Amino acid sequence: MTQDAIPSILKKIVVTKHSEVAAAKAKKDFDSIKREAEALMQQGDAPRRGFAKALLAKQEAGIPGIIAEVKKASPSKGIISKNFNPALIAQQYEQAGAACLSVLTDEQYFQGHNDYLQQAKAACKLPVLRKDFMIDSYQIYQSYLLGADCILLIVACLEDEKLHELHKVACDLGTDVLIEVHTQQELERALQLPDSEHNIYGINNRDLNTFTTDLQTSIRLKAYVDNQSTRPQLLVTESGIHSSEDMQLMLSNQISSFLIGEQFMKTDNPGETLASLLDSL
Ligand SMILES: O=P(O)(O)OC[C@@H](O)[C@@H](O)c1c[nH]c2ccccc12
Repeated sequence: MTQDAIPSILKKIVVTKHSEVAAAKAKKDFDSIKREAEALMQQGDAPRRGFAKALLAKQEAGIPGIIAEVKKASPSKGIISKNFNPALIAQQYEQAGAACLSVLTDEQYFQGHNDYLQQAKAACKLPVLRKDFMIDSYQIYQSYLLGADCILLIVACLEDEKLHELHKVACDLGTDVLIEVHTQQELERALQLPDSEHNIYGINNRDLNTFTTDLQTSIRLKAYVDNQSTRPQLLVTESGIHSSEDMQLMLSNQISSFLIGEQFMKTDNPGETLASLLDSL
């Protein structure tokens, strides 16, 4: 993979992340945060809520598994949510039958915050994904200390060696990993990761160069996965899901886990919107 292959917005975000990580390391160095996270894990004081397990339980019960996203804004849409209250939204999502939560913590591009993750997690019993751009193991330890049950690895912004390193650090901490791909080439690289109960494969329907979404991306890559000898247990379709028709299309292609944000967040009551989407199936 060359740097040129990275979509321009992602390239910009990665530059920002490198400077954020450098600033964080200046306050607390790498060895300190690593030691802190590992000590917490060894004490058994911070058990993870099973993110992959929650999705698997829905899948086995034949019910769509929804990862409901807590997102205030995005680079493509600007402000999405006017009354943004992460704790309240988390409770509403839980009540509406979400399997898991995804909380944006990136400040500069998504107007997220680490506090939002902690507020959302404290307000419900659902497992929580830290939705951010991981480029350094430092952020994996940080995510663990924040209480994230799952972290995101975007294959497009990671060289193989880094991808494998971050994956191992997360699995060793007992944190689940959402491995995000958008192309077959990225998927091939992602499938080289060691098999783990922590693995969840996410197919992002959004092209980060153009910001357009195409649900055929999931259908195409799902067909590719089905032709492999070892198939991942969990496959999530991400972005651009707006209607029961969209969900039906995925379900008819044997994709039953969904990551949905904007469609819920743009309404006054995201939980109610989720509940009626599930009802309409
Ligand atoms: O709001 P949508 O179209 O329902 O999409 C949610 C989620 O898939 C999207 O926010 C997302 C997918 N991958 C990401 C990586 C970083 C930030 C955000 C994302």
